[in-house]
Amino acid sequence: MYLGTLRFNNVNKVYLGRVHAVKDLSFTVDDREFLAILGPSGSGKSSTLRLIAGLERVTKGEIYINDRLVTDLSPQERNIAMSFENFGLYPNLCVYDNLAYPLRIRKMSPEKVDKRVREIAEVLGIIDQLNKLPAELSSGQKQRVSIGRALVRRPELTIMDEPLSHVDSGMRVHLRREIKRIHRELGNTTILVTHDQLEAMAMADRILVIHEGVLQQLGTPDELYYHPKNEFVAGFIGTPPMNFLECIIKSEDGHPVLFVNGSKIDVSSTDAKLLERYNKDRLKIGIRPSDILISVNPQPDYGIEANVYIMEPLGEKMIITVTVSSERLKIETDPDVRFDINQRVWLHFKKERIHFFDLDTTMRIN
Ligand SMILES: Nc1ncnc2c1ncn2[C@@H]1O[C@H](COP(=O)(O)OP(=O)(O)OP(=O)(O)O)[C@@H](O)[C@H]1O
Repeated sequence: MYLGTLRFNNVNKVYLGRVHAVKDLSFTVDDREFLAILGPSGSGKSSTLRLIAGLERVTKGEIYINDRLVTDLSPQERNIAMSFENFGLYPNLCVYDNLAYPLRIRKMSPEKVDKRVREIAEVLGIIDQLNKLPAELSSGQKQRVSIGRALVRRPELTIMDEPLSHVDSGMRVHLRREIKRIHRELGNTTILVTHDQLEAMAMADRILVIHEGVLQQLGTPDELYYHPKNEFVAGFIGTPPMNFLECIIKSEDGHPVLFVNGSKIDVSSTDAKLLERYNKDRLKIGIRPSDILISVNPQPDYGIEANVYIMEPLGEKMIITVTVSSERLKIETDPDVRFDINQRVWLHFKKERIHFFDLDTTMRIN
């Protein structure tokens, strides 16, 4: 029913001859895939999406949709559907006519229009709403009509720019699931732009992380979370964010040992081999808040001394900020854990969960 692949080949976008918003971007989106483009504000996400849609001209490079070169084609010549966060419905047309509109302007026969509209309304669960005006719908229903209108003409690609950014948080979680379910049901290749890593993680098959116009990593949510390629991705994916600490590598009995502020960090045997191959005497380690264990007593393996700075009970979990010398670290624990402010505690970093980054390049050390 739907078929769509996308390929970017060294695509660049320069605005006004000086703002290099997208730099040598190359990636492929597979048929039926759900890709999220994720990055902070100003990273080039919307520019990338607008290049796909043909709303911006490519400065250099090529874009292919289903192996057809579309770099210089107008938006109308690319079979792409866009869904916007403000729904973009016609307020004076009923749901049926809103859904039928894109087909009627393509001069499709009334019988075929009727068949298509009812099919998509059935899939989206809005078959009972066809006679209503948009104002009579909940925002969830409006979103579904908006998606339905984008998909009714069976586009090669569906693209969405921050579709949920102005929806309240409860509805957002609901709509995330809806969009994901619709994608599963229809199999329409979908590209979603978001600055919200939770949204990207929850919805997408793969995530493309972009920063300052440069692709940082393209991978599954798990790949990004467990094997971030660089410090930027490591710090951007996960809440609270990963902790980073600068370490010194010393040699003990001919073996490399890591120290942070005088405390020794135990590493796994695999990582010990990695450090043996590494020829610098400093690096940065990354450790996620959920990968740090905390104890009130010094005990073997709990080698890092810290002071409790603040406790944040978040209902289902507790976030504890501690200081290790001048550094602050966040630790995620069970909600019933309690410490006093300034209490002395000892930390253990889960060995197999420590990430290593080069201080100069910020790249993961493998
Ligand atoms: N039409 C334009 N003219 C000049 N500069 C632009 C234009 N559009 C975007 N930019 C610049 O290009 C860079 C990338 O912008 P873009 O909108 O693609 O980022 P974004 O990741 O989508 O950001 P946001 O999440 O804030 O929308 C920014 O520096 C922005 O100021």
